[in-house]
Amino acid sequence: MSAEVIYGSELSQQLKDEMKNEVAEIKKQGVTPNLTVILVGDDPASRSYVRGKQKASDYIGIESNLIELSSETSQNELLKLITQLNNDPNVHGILVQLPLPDHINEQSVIEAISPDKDVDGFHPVNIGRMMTGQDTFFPCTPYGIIQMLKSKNIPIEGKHAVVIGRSNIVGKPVGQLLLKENATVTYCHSRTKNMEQFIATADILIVAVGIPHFIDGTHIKPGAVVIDVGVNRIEDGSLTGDVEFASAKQKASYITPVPKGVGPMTITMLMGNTIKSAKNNL
Ligand SMILES: NC(=O)C1=CN([C@@H]2O[C@H](COP(=O)(O)OP(=O)(O)OC[C@H]3O[C@@H](n4cnc5c(N)ncnc54)[C@H](OP(=O)(O)O)[C@@H]3O)[C@@H](O)[C@H]2O)C=CC1
Ligand SMILES: Nc1nc(=O)c2c([nH]1)NC[C@@H]1CN(c3ccc(C(=O)N[C@@H](CCC(=O)O)C(=O)O)cc3)C=[N+]21
Repeated sequence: MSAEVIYGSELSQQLKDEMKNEVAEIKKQGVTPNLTVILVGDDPASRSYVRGKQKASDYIGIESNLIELSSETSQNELLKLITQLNNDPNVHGILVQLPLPDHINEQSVIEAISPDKDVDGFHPVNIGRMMTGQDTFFPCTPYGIIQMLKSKNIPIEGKHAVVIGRSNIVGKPVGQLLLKENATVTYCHSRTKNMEQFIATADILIVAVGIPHFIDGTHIKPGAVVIDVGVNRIEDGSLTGDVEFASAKQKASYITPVPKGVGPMTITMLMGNTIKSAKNNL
């Protein structure tokens, strides 16, 4: 078997075209959706992601503000800036690019952002809303993954979804969204024993670990859907996922590539959340 490849880049393009029309309508009603991104320090990967967000904003017609701060910025200065943006009625989305320098407590920063402007969906209030089935900003990467599955009419209900990785921004919330779609969810992480047994029974396998080619085709269940979240820059400068694509593709029914897979959908869902926030202000 050779899997069908799910290109997040193509689905993103469709969704961005729809969003472009939606933003034009919102503007007619006198509101310009605004996403303000704060970048602390000069990490090249962060800079590249931020560029992607600006490009998508420009395409859709969302106003994007980039606030660049030196890596020496104190936590208090950052918190003060967030308070100002919370109080600015023209700002609909606030995103603080992670990771932050070591002297800044990430959780304090996330919690300082108003839940109404937390378009990343990282604030505990929004995570709580997601877990209790309320309408909220869903975290962008997990939400994008669900959209990719739905775009191919891949059934989720009753399926065994195995999530490898339990970070707050990817692993944990993707498991929650799959649960909401009635999957039976198993989480694996660095302390999991005999992970192969879980991989072998996964109908949907989500890999979010951050290790190049962490999973290959060996234990993948024939016909499984494989979603590769990893974005790893390797020695030759190219990007690669957490899944060894060629061997996994032989076993899977659907598989996502890296690049052009989950990454573009993350950015597109961020745009969607920003539009949702602007609409709350109409
Ligand atoms: N495409 C996109 O839009 C995005 C991609 N990413 C990418 O996804 C990957 C994961 O990101 P993120 O979740 O933030 O990473 P984290 O480093 O926060 O989390 C990694 C997770 O993988 C688990 N893990 C590490 N080693 C092993 C192992 N040997 N066996 C099993 N589990 C292991 C960790 O377990 P434990 O908890 O036990 O330590 C942890 O839960 C990265 O490559 C990142 O670049 C991230 C965000 C968005
Ligand atoms: N507050 C915050 N929110 C985030 O959503 C957030 C973050 N911090 N910190 C870092 C991670 C990582 N992340 C990615 C977004 C897009 C691509 C993406 O578009 N990738 C392209 C390739 C891009 C390239 O060529 O560099 C692709 O996979 O095709 C990847 C990774 C968002 N994150």
